[in-house]
Amino acid sequence: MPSVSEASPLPAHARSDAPAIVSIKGLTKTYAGGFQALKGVDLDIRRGEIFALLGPNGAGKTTLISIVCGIVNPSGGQVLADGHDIVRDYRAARSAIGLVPQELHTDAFETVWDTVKFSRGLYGRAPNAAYLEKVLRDLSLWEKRGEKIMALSGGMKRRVLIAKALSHEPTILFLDEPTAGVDVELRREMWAMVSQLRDSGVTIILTTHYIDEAEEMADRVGVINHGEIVLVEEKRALMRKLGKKQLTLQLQTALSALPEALASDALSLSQDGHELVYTFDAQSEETGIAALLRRLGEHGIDFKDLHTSQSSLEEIFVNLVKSPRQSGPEVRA
Ligand SMILES: Nc1ncnc2c1ncn2[C@@H]1O[C@H](COP(=O)(O)OP(=O)(O)OP(=O)(O)O)[C@@H](O)[C@H]1O
Repeated sequence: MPSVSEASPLPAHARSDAPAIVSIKGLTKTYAGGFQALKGVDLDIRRGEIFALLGPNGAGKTTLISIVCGIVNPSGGQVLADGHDIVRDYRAARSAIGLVPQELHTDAFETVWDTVKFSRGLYGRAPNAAYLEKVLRDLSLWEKRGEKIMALSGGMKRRVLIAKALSHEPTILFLDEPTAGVDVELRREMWAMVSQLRDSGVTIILTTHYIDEAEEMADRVGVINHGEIVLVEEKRALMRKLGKKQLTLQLQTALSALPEALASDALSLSQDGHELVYTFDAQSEETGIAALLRRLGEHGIDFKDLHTSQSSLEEIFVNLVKSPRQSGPEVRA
């Protein structure tokens, strides 16, 4: 699993008190036939952040994105994109949004330049060669501008998708599974590119199946399951949880209660009194384990065995999505 990048702190404008750039309230979607794909989703995306939406197959990620992007009609609720209602003020909302789909289906015979120029035209934007040149240069596509798309490598084609999505100068960019099926090197390139885009002021919302991708890139992580948002949290807070380890001591003799002198938030006694569980920060230099063992000795508490365990984001995720109703504690930022 890649290390978590500490290099790019959340930009000031993406703080929790920043106004939402995408505001989703009570969003529902029932498909023809009666299947309820979204069951009252509330979600605010902060201006300038990278938000990763995680969820198992069929959770509702594509439905949610498609509604915000105006591809699928909502059944109920409200979505504002950069202040514009996506139903009543469709055009303005849509022009604030760029969507990078998973696959490039068309334009194989067109040149990079023509296809990007055409995409801009679709939004009724006046031509702006200087802006498109900047987009292509930023994505290292400028040298390829005269080439036909069919002649490009898979990585370059993905860049063209991003260039098309940026062609009309959107402030919000959706990326649907940006690295599905790409090799490790290209994944890293995509991650770097997305971070650069965020740094240039674009708000990024991406869906992914890859938990390490969310760990690496996202400022915040949301988990959707069975059409409901079950967790929204700062990635760093999740990482802090990840850094927590538990030391479990199996006691020689069961305790009826923890001695008062040992009481602390970090130490708990199992219900049957047979185990002591100590939670500590694995990344900290001073775990407190030596002191704990010393103090247990002072109180005559002996143990016969001990083991440590660590929770990972993957575990948190699997626990959240493993059964329809068992979604664990709801954590919302
Ligand atoms: N047009 C449709 N008509 C009926 N049901 C649909 C339609 N589109 C999607 N669904 C159902 O809605 C649910 C959510 O689908 P959605 O594509 O939003 O999930 P997802 O989280 O994007 O999944 P994946 O990760 O597999 O892409 C699924 O059960 C799917 O079968």
